[in-house]
Amino acid sequence: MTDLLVHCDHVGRTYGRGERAVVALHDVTCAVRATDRIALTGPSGSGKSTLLQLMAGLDRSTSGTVTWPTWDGSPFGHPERAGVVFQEASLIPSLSAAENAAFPLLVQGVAADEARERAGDALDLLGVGAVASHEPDELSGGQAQRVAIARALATRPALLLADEPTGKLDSATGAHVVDLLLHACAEVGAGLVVATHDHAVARRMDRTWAIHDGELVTP
Ligand SMILES: Nc1ncnc2c1ncn2[C@@H]1O[C@H](COP(=O)(O)OP(=O)(O)OP(=O)(O)O)[C@@H](O)[C@H]1O
Repeated sequence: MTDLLVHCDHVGRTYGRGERAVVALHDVTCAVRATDRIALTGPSGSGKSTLLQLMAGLDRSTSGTVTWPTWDGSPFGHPERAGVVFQEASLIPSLSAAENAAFPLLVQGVAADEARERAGDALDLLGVGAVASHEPDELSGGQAQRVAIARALATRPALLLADEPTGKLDSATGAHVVDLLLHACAEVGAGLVVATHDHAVARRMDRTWAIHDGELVTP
């Protein structure tokens, strides 16, 4: 199907070998489409981050296959295809919000003027255009996370993968960030998968995948 962004087919991921081997994912089959808004829930250590990293192309499965049918092979070499947001905003401290948001574009080779414009648009979309010149230590936690989301969306990814994006925020700020995340993904036409422990966040998505001991219970 043309709108299939990523397909995991009987995917497993084992860390380490022998007696120290940890089976983080086992026989996971699932697919994400451009219109999907998926919550990935499960206890700590159940494999949520591992699955997101495989979907992002940041890690490779040890069994089964992860494919990106509408892309040319995989997200490797196609950084605009998958954007990732983590629990920590992880902004570069010496750069302003605008420079942080533009940074991946510059790495991709986008011209400075265009990078600045696209970063500015993304910051506006996330409601943090007014703090574009601020450095990370001048931002609140919610603002910093919105800048991190803007940085991911400035690359115009087809798929946004967010790992506990509200984990460090109070519930009101977290709810606001989720509102903006959903709005921004709709605006740029990106699919969304959010790993979360927060039921309030999960309820905002269209459906939930529960993962337990590395197995997807409800794909
Ligand atoms: N680099 C690694 N080396 C060894 N084991 C790892 C590594 N990364 C994760 N694991 C293990 O794989 C399992 C799944 O971890 P993962 O981080 O995917 O879980 P999670 O559901 O995202 O947890 P949390 O909610 O706490 O972030 C855990 O047992 C973890 O200890």
